[in-house]
Amino acid sequence: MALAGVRVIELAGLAPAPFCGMILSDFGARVIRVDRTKVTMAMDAQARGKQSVALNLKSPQGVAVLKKLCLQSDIVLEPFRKGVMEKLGLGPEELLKENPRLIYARLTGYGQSGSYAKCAGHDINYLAMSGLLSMLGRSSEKPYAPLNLVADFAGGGLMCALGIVLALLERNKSGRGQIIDASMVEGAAYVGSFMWKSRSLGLWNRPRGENMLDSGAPFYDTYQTSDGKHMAVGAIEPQFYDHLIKGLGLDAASLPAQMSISDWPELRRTFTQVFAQKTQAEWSRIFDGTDACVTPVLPLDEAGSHPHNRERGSFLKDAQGEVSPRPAPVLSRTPARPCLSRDPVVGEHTRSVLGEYGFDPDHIEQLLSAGVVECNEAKARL
Ligand SMILES: C[C@H](CCC[C@H](C)C(=O)SCCNC(=O)CCNC(=O)[C@H](O)C(C)(C)COP(=O)(O)OP(=O)(O)OC[C@H]1O[C@@H](n2cnc3c(N)ncnc32)[C@H](O)[C@@H]1OP(=O)(O)O)[C@H]1CC[C@H]2[C@@H]3[C@H](O)C[C@@H]4C[C@H](O)CC[C@]4(C)[C@H]3C[C@H](O)[C@]12C
Repeated sequence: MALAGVRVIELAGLAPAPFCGMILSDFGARVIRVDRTKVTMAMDAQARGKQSVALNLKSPQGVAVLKKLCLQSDIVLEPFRKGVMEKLGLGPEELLKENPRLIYARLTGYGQSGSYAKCAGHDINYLAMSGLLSMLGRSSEKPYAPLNLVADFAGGGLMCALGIVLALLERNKSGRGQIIDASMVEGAAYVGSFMWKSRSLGLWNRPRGENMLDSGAPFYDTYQTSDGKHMAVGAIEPQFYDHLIKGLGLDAASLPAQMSISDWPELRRTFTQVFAQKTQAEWSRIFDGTDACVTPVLPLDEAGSHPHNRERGSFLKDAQGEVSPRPAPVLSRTPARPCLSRDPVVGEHTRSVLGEYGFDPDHIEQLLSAGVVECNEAKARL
């Protein structure tokens, strides 16, 4: 796999950093997640392929252990607010001095500088600060955050993974690591660059929810079907819009012009009435294989079994029977081979990892008895 041989130390975080770590693991990196001690259950739902070491960083010996792990690793990924690692004596200054090849990835909400840098926050806050949240929501409704997708994952974990891969590529030339300041505000905004750069096209001139791509246009929206499900319509171009009208059994001559914005409410009413006459399966049979840009709105537990997704193997089932998306994109020669075995128990690999990283057995026992590290191999066998 593309990242085979790359060693990552991921400090346990909430959601964005774990997603970044999972991406690296899926594409072949060895990801060791450093969990807190005295924690019964990992909250990492994205732990695929990772190993877990339980380590108390509030002890000087714990700090020394992490330094030794980072000395022999390519990447350290930290999910804390600005200044936390420095307070622990694990800031970039220290770690890069000992390992100049280290890629020190810092995934935060607001970045390592600026007045908000030390403030707590979550996806919705970062999305709000990026400018994008102001554009999300239906007409006459308040702004609406689409799950915690845009800042946590697209602009956070994924963007951080991109930064890490770029730094790895650059290190092949320079032989040197560097610090990645991954701000979720900036990552989200960057993902949304189109919104800024397409304003000259007049795509966003109207209030929230009244533009073509923000649920304002009736030919770019969802519609309820007779069985309470929904169809998604994205028939923007006139040639695709013609297929939509045909599939709905409507007569274009009797309808207002597609781009007559003042007639969009009437057009939406017409589409709503027509879609309500058939089930989602019936509409899928009408539109499947056409260029009408009409697709069923699939719930999570049906997406994997849709014929198209099934043919591609877009979703995988792990050893526990849990279905989730396969890694993307698919590389032809070195595709991801995600681990399908269960997620690690907190501290499951402490002893084996420390042994592999050069800690002698007596030292490991001393660390265990001092509570600097914890090992839960037994629990893992339950
Ligand atoms: C699943 C829910 C999350 C969904 C995603 C959510 C919508 C997000 O947006 S996540 C993105 C959050 N933001 C960032 O990641 C940006 C960068 N990080 C930060 O800004 C901060 O970390 C923070 C604001 C997220 C949290 O601040 P906090 O003060 O808690 O921590 P820091 O200042 O970063 O300092 C870390 C301190 O920890 C010490 N540390 C770290 N590692 C170790 C170690 N190995 N040993 C010892 N000490 C360690 C470090 O030294 C720092 O110490 P100091 O402070 O002294 O410097 C989840 C959202 C809420 C969760 C639930 C909630 O937490 C309550 C329950 C808790 C229970 O334990 C589990 C169940 C919960 C219900 C829990 C469940 C889920 O996890 C959540 C719902």
